[in-house]
Amino acid sequence: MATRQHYFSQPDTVELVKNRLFKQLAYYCLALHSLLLVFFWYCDIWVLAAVNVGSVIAWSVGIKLLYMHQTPLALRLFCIEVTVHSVFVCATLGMDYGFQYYLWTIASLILLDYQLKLKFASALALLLILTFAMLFELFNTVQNTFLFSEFAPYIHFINVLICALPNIYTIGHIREVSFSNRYQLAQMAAIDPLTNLFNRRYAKELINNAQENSIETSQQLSVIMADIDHFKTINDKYGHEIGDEVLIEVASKIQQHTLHSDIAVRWGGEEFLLVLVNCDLTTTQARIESLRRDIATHAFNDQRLPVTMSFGIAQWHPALPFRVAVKLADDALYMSKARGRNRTTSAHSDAVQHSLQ
Ligand SMILES: Nc1nc2c(ncn2[C@@H]2O[C@H](COP(=O)(O)OP(=O)(O)OP(=O)(O)O)[C@@H](O)[C@H]2O)c(=O)[nH]1
Repeated sequence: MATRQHYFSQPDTVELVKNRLFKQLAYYCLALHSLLLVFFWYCDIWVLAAVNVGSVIAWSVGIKLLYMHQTPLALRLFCIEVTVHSVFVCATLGMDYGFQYYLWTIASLILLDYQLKLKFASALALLLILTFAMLFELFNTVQNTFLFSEFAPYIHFINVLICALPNIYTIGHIREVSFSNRYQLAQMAAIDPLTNLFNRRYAKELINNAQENSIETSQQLSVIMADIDHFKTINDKYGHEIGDEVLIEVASKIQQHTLHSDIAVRWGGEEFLLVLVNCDLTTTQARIESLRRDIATHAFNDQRLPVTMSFGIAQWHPALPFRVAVKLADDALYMSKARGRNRTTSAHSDAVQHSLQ
């Protein structure tokens, strides 16, 4: 329940986009109905002029509701307006002008009213489509006495286009928003927000894949555990915020020194784990030494903060479980710390061989 409340307390991007889209649509409809009002009045079709007065009022009220962020209410008002309007126009002019197609447009837009249960919204949509079908039964024989009846095929064509546009536009936009939401969620599930490195949970999936791939291709893997030296002292001396900035800069250095195929993870507070793919021990040692030196000589936080890191390297034979490789790298890191920090230690090949037995 707590999660639900949290979710709905966030501003919903889809709702905001919907509100913006409906505003654009509403202004366009307001302008169109204002023109039609004048047009039908000029043509002496008083019934339709009066219907358009109602439409202008409905769209104006709807725009006001949209500005008050009452999107569902506005949407329902628009649906009623379009239904009444379509029925009146078809009853007066017949079916040749294509005003009945607006029922299709709102039948799909009503599904965007998230306050309605899906079943109810679907039933309403179906009712609108049934109304569309009924209009043909009821008004197919209405005599077309309209002043500009020769333009009926063109008006029909324009109406079909106008009816299609809101659907294409709205569904296209909502598709984009939901794609970008999905991407953001995937990012949030995979990335540590402070350091921008992979988080531990997601990294395990990547590491599993790398392991399986290495077994198939007989590539070598290295696992490196890295830990900032005396990080507690940095926090205590300069404050937690500076500590966070150090973590960000260290992570950025790690990213500069890793390749696209490598896996760089924020493993714990000030602890990082790297998996170098297709990298033998000598190359791994050279690359990690270069990273260690770069960190030790970097001016952290634009000051000369004394930041160094210790590293433990283990060659990972992919036949070994990952946790064994991590243990070997962790032991090597412990050795680096014990030998005075700011250094790189590789797990002894005997230890690796022993683990393989
Ligand atoms: N600023 C900041 N500090 C953190 C974060 N996560 C963990 N820490 C701190 O990191 C420190 C880790 O300290 P220790 O595990 O004692 O190790 P250390 O001081 O780095 O000493 P050695 O590892 O022995 O060199 C603790 O004080 C934690 O509070 C974080 O996200 N931000």
